[in-house]
Amino acid sequence: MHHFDLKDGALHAEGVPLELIADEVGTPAYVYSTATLKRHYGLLRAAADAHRDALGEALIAFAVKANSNLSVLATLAKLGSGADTVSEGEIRRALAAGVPSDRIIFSGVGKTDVEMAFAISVGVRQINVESGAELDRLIAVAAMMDASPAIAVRVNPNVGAGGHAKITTGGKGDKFGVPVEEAMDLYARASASPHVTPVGLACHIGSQITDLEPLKAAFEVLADMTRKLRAQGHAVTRLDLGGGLGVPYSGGTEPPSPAEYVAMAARVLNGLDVEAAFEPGRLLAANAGVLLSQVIQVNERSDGRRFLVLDAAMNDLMRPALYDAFHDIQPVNPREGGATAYDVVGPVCETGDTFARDRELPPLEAEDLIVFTGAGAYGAVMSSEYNSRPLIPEVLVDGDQWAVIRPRPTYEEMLDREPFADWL
Ligand SMILES: Cc1ncc(COP(=O)(O)O)c(C=O)c1O
Ligand SMILES: N[C@@H](CCCC[NH3+])C(=O)O
Repeated sequence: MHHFDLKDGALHAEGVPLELIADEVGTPAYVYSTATLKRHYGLLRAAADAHRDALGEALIAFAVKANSNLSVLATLAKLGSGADTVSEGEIRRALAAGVPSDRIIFSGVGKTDVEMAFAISVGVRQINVESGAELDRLIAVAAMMDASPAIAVRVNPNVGAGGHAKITTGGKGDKFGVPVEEAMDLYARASASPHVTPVGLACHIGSQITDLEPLKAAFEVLADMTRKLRAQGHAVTRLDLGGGLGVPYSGGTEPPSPAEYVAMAARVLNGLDVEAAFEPGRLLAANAGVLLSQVIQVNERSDGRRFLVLDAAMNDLMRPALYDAFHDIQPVNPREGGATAYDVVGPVCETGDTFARDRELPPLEAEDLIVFTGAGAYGAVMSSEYNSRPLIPEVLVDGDQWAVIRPRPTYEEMLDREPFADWL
C-alpha cells in the first residue's frame, strides 16, 4: 500500500484523496497508482539488469490480461515494457499504447488463423506455439504470407503451481503447453520448416506463486532442453520464463521478492548464453490498484449476522467469488472504535456475491467509503455487466494529478449497444 496511504486521517492514492475521486467519478471505481506501477517495473528491471551476464538484455513483457487499460499499458510502455498478449485484441491494445511490435509476445492456447496472420503482419517479437496442431496451422498461415515468424515452443514442464487450482497452468493435466518429449520433436519439426523460425522455449506454470521451488524446477526443464536441442544442432537463443510470481495480498503468504526470483532464474540460466523474457502480470499491477466502493447499508439481522452491503459486487471484482481470493478492505476515512465482524457482500442476486465472511473491520456506516486493496490485476479486466450493472470507471493517479482512463458508461450507452431484432 506504499502509494495508497492515510494522510490527515484520509486514504489517498498518491497525492489525491480517494474521497475526491469518489465525489467526482462516483463509486464503485478502480483507482490505479502510477508510482506503484513504476516502482514494480523498476524493481524487476533493476534485478534483471543486475544479472545481464546470465539473462542477456532480458525483456519484461507485461501480461496485458492482468490490466489492459490503455493508460496503464502506456505508462508501462514508456518505461520500456513489452507486452505478453493472448488475443488480437490484446496485441491491438499493446500497439495502441505504444508498445513496439518487437516487444510483443503472442501466447495462448487457441490462436485463430486470423489472429496468427495479424500477429505476423504487425511483426510481433515471437509467437509462443502451444501445440502440434497450432504449429501446423501457423506454418500454413505463414506460408500463405511468405513469412517465417520467430516462434518459441511453450513447454508444459509438468510442474503446476499457483494460488488456486483454477490458476495453475503448468501441470500435466492443464491445457497449456507441450509435454517435454513432444516439445523436443516439435522444435525439430519447426526447425525443418522454412515458414517458422524457432528461437527458443517458453513456460508459464501458474499464477500467484509464492514459492521459488516450482519455478526453479520449470526453468531447469527449459535449461536442460536447451542443452539437448543445441546438441541436436538447433539454435535456442531465447527463454521465456513466463509470469506467475505472487504478490503480497495482506493476510496471505509472503512471496519471494522480485530480486530473489530473478537471482534464482539467473542461477539456472547461467552459462547458457540466452536472452530471457519475463511476463509478469500480477506482480506489476495487483498492488497498483484499489477498488473504491461505498457502503449502501449495514444489515443487522435478528439472528446476529451483520452484512456490510456495498455498491461494488462480484461483477466488478470477481476474484473472491471465483477463487475465494482475499482482498484487504480498508475504510477511506477511518472512524474511531473497535472492530466488528461483517459478511461483506454486493447487491448482485447470488450468494457467491460475497467478498468476505466474518471479516473484522473498523466501524462502518452507510455512505462510508472503503477500498479493496490488491485489485489492480485481474480486477477491471474480468468485470462484466451481470445484473445490468454498467462497467465501472477506471482512474489513474500520478502524484497530484488524476484522470478518468475509462469512463462509466451511461445507462443509455449500455442499452444502445443492443439493437432490437427488426421483427420486434
Ligand atoms: C503465458 C502467460 N504469461 C504471463 C501470465 C501472467 O501471469 P501473472 O499475472 O501470474 O504474472 C499469464 C497468466 O497467468 C500467462 O498465461
Ligand atoms: N485471473 C486470475 C489469474 C489468471 C492468470 C492468467 N493465466 C486471478 O485473478 O488470480
